[in-house]
Amino acid sequence: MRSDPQQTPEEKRAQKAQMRRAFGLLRRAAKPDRHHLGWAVLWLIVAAALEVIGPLLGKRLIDEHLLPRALDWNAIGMLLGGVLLAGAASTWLRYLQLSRLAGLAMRSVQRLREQVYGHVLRLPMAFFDRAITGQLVSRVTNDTEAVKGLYIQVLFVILDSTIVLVGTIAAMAWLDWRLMLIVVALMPFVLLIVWLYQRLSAPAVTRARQLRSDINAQMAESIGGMTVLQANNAQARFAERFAATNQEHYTQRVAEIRANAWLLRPALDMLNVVLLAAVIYFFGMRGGSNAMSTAEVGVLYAFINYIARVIEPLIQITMQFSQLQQSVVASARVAGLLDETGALEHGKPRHSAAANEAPAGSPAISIRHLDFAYIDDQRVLHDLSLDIAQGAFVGIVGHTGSGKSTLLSLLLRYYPARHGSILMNGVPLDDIDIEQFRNEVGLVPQDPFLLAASAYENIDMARGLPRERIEAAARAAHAHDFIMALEDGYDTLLGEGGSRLASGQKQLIAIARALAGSPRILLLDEATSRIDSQTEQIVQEAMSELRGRVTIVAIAHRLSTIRDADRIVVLNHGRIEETGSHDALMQIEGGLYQRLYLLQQLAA
Ligand SMILES: Nc1ncnc2c1ncn2[C@@H]1O[C@H](COP(=O)(O)OP(=O)(O)OP(=O)(O)O)[C@@H](O)[C@H]1O
Repeated sequence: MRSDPQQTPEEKRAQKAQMRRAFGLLRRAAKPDRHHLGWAVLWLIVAAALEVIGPLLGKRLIDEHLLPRALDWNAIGMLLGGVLLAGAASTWLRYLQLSRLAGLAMRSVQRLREQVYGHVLRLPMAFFDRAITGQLVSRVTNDTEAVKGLYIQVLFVILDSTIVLVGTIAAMAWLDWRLMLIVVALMPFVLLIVWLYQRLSAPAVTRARQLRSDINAQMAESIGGMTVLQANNAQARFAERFAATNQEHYTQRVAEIRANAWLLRPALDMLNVVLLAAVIYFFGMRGGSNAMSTAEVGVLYAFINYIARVIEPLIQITMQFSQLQQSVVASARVAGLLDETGALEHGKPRHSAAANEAPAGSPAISIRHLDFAYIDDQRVLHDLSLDIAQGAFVGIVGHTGSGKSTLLSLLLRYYPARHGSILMNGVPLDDIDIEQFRNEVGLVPQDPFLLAASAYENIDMARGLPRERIEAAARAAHAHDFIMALEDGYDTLLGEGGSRLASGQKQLIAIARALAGSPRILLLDEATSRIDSQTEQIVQEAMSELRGRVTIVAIAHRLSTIRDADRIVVLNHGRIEETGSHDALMQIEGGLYQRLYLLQQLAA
């Protein structure tokens, strides 16, 4: 890997750490295929040896048969056959080993991708607050693909080329070590030429790569915002912008290819010629004015053959370095993501207590002196204490930013509480097995988030629930009738994001999804904010049917939704300002709830 002399010690340390991370990742992902690597190296050495043997046999043919005119056809046939056989066997062996290594690389990347995706699925919600979706997707797809590049470069090119290079130099040294030294002395020029080429082409290569991701980003943005784009008649302007980016990408690619055509190839060919000339000149000098000794013609033949075998692997190795650098960076990014922890909620519960082993008569939810901040020193919830009885229906209201969704996130264990505690059926949340917890708590989010799948799959959410349970949940959510009216009933595909359905219907599917898990606690996050009054009525009916059986905590902007709640909690700047039934809260003259309610009445 290239190291820049202007790098500070910290940068050098960071680069080394990056290398360690990248190669650690490579080693771990390839572990199950370790034995393949050992065999591949062994067979590549055999292949390199066979490749080196060819010119040696050629040398014998010249020295022992052609020059002395000792035309022993049997021996000549054997030697020629040997040359052919060695060449064919070497090519075949290398091909087999390279496909073995390709298989290893592909399987490792497949494992890695699954590992990364699985890891992302288990990361805590706090991670996703910082994460950028596009970058995460790129980590799972592009970066793991770049890791494959690392395997291919390290395993294929560098390993294979190094073995061929070492074998060829050894054969040269065996034939004539002084001549070998001349070839080796000229080798650094190959490195110099490739280094110069990379320096010259690097800006174009980097820019082309940036432009390629711009092209992807523009495409994704346009498709995502197609409705807005077409409504504003912006197609022509977007097409122009895209064409400009595309044109620049083309220009940069051409610049890169030009650097290759004008500098790299001619300079390397020139060096090849210089090497040949140097070897021939040395022969001439050594022989003095006498004719070349017969034994040396064979050596010359073998050397000429070997020169190409030295130059090509050297070019290959050097050319890989910039690519290698990028792959190392990508691999280190993947390794960094895999090191991302903090998934404490997914760790083993401290006591593995089950929520249903709770002390009898304890509240469904008990919040004690709860404090929370997303960012240090910016507290969002202050000393919150609240008991919610089994089977109660509790509404949470408050101004925007008062902390309603945050409270719900803590109840859902998306974030750990900073201070204080939350107990479910008398058991602290951290002590409840996470899977069991998720089974017992259902969520209806503000955005129903539908998959591009059937109605059945959307309610089931990969839990493998029986059909009857799915239908019962849909009935309870008042979604059954409209699902049955779709052309394939529960098997109807709902389109991306449930585009086939109206907002209210999507919300009813989300309610059915939550109910299908038969939760003991149901959390609703403004589940009625995007639906019409008629659907809201349906949701309310569904909720009232659940009353007493399921503990319901509902955040609501539209106060009519929670008017009938057993208790309404009014949050203000992260504190409980008021609590009581609708009627009781309306009695508080100038109270926050009363003001909110009257304001909504006026607006209606
Ligand atoms: N992921 C986050 N990272 C940092 N701060 C956040 C995050 N989510 C919310 N906040 C902040 O926490 C405070 C409470 O937000 P929260 O979403 O809980 O309010 P809310 O009462 O649900 O508001 P709304 O009714 O508008 O949804 C706000 O000041 C908000 O800026």
